[in-house]
Amino acid sequence: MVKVRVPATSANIDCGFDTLGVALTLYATFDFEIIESGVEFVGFEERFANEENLVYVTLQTALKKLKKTISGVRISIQNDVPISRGLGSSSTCVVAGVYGAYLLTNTKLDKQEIFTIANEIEGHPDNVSPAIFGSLSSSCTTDGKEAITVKYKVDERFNFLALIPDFETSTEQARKVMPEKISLKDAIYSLSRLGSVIKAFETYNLTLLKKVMGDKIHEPYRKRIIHEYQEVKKICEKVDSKGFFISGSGSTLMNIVECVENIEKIKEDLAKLKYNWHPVLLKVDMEGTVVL
Ligand SMILES: Nc1ncnc2c1ncn2[C@@H]1O[C@H](COP(=O)(O)OP(=O)(O)O)[C@@H](O)[C@H]1O
Ligand SMILES: N[C@@H](CCOP(=O)(O)O)C(=O)O
Repeated sequence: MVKVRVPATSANIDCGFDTLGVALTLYATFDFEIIESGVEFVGFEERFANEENLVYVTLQTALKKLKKTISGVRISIQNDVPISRGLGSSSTCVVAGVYGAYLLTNTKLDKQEIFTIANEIEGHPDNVSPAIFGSLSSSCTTDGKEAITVKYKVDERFNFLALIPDFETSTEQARKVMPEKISLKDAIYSLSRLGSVIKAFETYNLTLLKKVMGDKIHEPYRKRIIHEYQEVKKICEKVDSKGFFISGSGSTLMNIVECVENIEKIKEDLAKLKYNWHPVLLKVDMEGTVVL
């Protein structure tokens, strides 16, 4: 049996749409075991315990790319990453599926190769990169279809307070609410903040972070489909907020808090809202995917 642990991720980080992503200390762990034939699922929600399962589909795709076969497989999951909440649950499945193919066939692990395959399957690199390599990264796919990622340090004092509601937002839907075209002015608004946001995360410069956070590429459209976005933002800003953004494509909202003592107050105020916002304090994960 082989086992991998993959971290949750928060993609975009405001101005870095489809580009930036950070790995967080919340995990999904997957076991892969060869069986005589077919596929078995253990620990998955019933709706995902079938041959369309993203881990299984990815495993098959990766096996084809590696030109390897297996007789059958039992896939087990222990999952703490909420599904369709903008914390990269689909990436945990994609990354695990690719790792599963490598490990079950004794193929030498190569994180860059795994990243390339996972990026092709997921379609955008901002979640799969931090899920594989850990920490904060900026990624792109070149014109020649090469997946490139660069990793940055995140000061470990950062407190990522994930505010997770009881409703799902699928990434597919959240991409559909965005316009086909954006203005040059809006593109500049986001692009011009990118370098400063990265520097603020590297250096724990909360004052800089607070000043430069902002986006006009995806957030203005997506906040409309996240119930109580404005109410949650207002509560955070009243109590403690050095940065507030939609995690991935939502529905989770991410609040950077300076003092953990303030979390209780935020929790109390969120309890007055309708959508059962559940605050979870996360730190940056430095390792990315690990084979256990
Ligand atoms: N633990 C899981 N088990 C099976 N499938 C999963 C799991 N987590 C995510 N998925 C797949 O990924 C989809 C959610 O992806 P997406 O909408 O991008 O949400 P997220 O923001 O959490 O990545 C699910 O509908 C399912 O197909
Ligand atoms: N850049 C993507 C990121 C989606 O992240 P997820 O965690 O919501 O799957 C997007 O914003 O569409």
